[in-house]
Amino acid sequence: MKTALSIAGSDSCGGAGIQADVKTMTMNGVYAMSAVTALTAQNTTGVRAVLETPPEFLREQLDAVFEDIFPDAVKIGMLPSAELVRTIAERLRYYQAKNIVVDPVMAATSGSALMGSGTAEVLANELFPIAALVTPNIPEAAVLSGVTIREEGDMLCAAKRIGDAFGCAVLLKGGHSSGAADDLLYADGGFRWFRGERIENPNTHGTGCTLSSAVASNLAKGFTLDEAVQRAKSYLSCALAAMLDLGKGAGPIEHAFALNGCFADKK
Ligand SMILES: Nc1ncnc2c1ncn2[C@@H]1O[C@H](COP(=O)(O)OP(=O)(O)OP(=O)(O)O)[C@@H](O)[C@H]1O
Ligand SMILES: Cc1ncc(COP(=O)(O)O)c(N)n1
Repeated sequence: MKTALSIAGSDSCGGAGIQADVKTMTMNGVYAMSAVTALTAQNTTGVRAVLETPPEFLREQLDAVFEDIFPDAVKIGMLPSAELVRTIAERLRYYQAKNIVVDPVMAATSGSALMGSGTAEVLANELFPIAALVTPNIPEAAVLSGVTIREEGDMLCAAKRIGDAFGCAVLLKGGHSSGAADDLLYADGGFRWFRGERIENPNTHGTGCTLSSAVASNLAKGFTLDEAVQRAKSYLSCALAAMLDLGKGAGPIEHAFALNGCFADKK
């Protein structure tokens, strides 16, 4: 069985972070492992508290995983501090980790900040160059590229700037645009759009985490980057279209939609 590692924060309400990643990897047919960067006390309405993992303990988690079950892909999510970024970059280089997907999480859907100030620059410099793919949303891409993003042309410009500056492929996600949910891939000097109809569902907590860990899962299984992105987008769209409705704020999506009719059938 192929394996994947999520290096991310824990989301106590289960819709984003480590919890979303483990569910997504499992549903995409790979064995999921985790290294926790922070604990969050969070629900669908907001983040109440964050407890950062000490860098030396994150390092212990990474060593424990890599020395035993070497992951076929690595997904990186919430990184609250520059010190944790440096710890991860050093360990991933040391182990020559492959198929690294970096989701540069800056804030939760609820608006709360999940990254300390100054960390974005270190993240880009240390982790983007070793990534197979970086997956910013529109506000994150604007910060990373300095481009104000209002239309498709701006997305092309921002993705190219990030990809050329850090030597990585970029998937600029269009979930925060006003029109369709179209994502743009910039890789090997070329562009490709992954078009998606906007699904009228206000419950989008964890969509970014889900997409990036689905890409990582499909890279672990040996699909090309284009195939992995297409398959991840299809999985995400189905999970969103299943219209799960939990919580008082922007709720989580239905990661296990495909299990209906199996052990998960309703009484
Ligand atoms: N309403 C929607 N209908 C269809 N696809 C969507 C919708 N909202 C987001 N997506 C898709 O979800 C994925 C994540 O995109 P988004 O831009 O929302 O990322 P994000 O901001 O990192 O996620 P999050 O909203 O969880 O923080 C993309 O593939 C995007 O196109
Ligand atoms: C631990 C953790 N990691 C990432 C996110 C971002 O996910 P979203 O933007 O979908 O809320 C989150 N809310 N919590």
